Amino acid sequence: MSTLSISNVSSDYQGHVILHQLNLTLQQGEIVALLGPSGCGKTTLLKAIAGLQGISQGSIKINGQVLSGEGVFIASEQRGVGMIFQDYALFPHLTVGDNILFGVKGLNKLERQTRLEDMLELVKLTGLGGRYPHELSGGQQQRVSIARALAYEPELMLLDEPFSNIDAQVRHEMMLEIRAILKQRNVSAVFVTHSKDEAFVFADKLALFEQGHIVQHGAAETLYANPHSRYVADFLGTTNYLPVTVSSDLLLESPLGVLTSASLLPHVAGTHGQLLLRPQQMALQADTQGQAKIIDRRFLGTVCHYKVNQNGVDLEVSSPVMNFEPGQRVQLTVVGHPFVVFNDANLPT
Ligand SMILES: Nc1ncnc2c1ncn2[C@@H]1O[C@H](COP(=O)(O)OP(=O)(O)OP(=O)(O)O)[C@@H](O)[C@H]1O
Repeated sequence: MSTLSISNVSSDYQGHVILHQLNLTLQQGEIVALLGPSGCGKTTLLKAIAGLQGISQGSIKINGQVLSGEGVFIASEQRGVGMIFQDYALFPHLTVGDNILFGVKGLNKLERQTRLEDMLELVKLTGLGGRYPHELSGGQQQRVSIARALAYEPELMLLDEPFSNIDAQVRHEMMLEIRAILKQRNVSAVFVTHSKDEAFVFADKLALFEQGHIVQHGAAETLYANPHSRYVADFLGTTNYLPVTVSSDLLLESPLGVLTSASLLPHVAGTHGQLLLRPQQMALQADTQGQAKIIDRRFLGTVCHYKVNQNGVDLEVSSPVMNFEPGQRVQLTVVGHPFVVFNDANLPT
């Protein structure tokens, strides 16, 4: 049985529909990122799961129990859901220990003490239970909020942009730490972010939003390699599009010549479309007779990104070769991979 099941969920503010018939399921221990630009409805869905926002259609269930919908609305505090917010939301006048145990009910003194010590150890704050929030760093405060959310053993953890206030240098490490804690406890989680990089690091699955719709969801690798639309492709990384005509099951005609896909194309011969090419799906070789020309160069540490022109088409290409100079002739090849071609007929005009 899935931990979280969102079926056909719509939600509105004063009759203005924000979420449109969303479907999403989450297995025990899975982490999903709700990903999308500002204002697309991610937080509204998180609030609906938490019971802080009503729904107008569909249902939300945890472990098969209806929380919202079908005539039922379970109060937020009875949902078995832990929440971690961007601003930590710790009580400043309570110690770390009291913050962590705030929502824990039904344990005797000894059990509470044991629970607290377990939590402090889990989030690597052993010995700091007597401190106040202002005596901790931002990262430590965020760990207290995680410990507090985990202390009452939620079925599901909801995280609303929890890393956006954390220094970029420690953010990555912190994301991995929190992910490890959730995985260790086998707690399912829903994580809101507008950053694909955070989503890739933290989540197992992505649900990509566009104006209140989930336009595609699944494993991050699947969305990256097989996006259903240019919106999804563009959101998940740098893209190039090459105008092509499908000439057979495997072959395309393009300004770079005939290209061969590593898997069968679903388009009929004669279809005009746009071939998606990521910067790393092309390779460059020094060649004074090459048809491509380096236009610009950007150093990115482990690779260089080059703007390259061939037959009037500009392409962004990633290369481990660092020393191509603007103006230099090179040979550009498309690295073998299963092609993704967006049909021109389906593109927005
Ligand atoms: N209380 C409210 N009353 C009316 N409209 C609201 C309310 N809260 C949010 N909205 C609207 O609902 C839409 C979705 O907002 P939501 O906060 O879910 O977006 P989001 O994807 O989480 O954005 P962000 O990344 O900026 O937090 C927006 O158009 C927003 O203006």
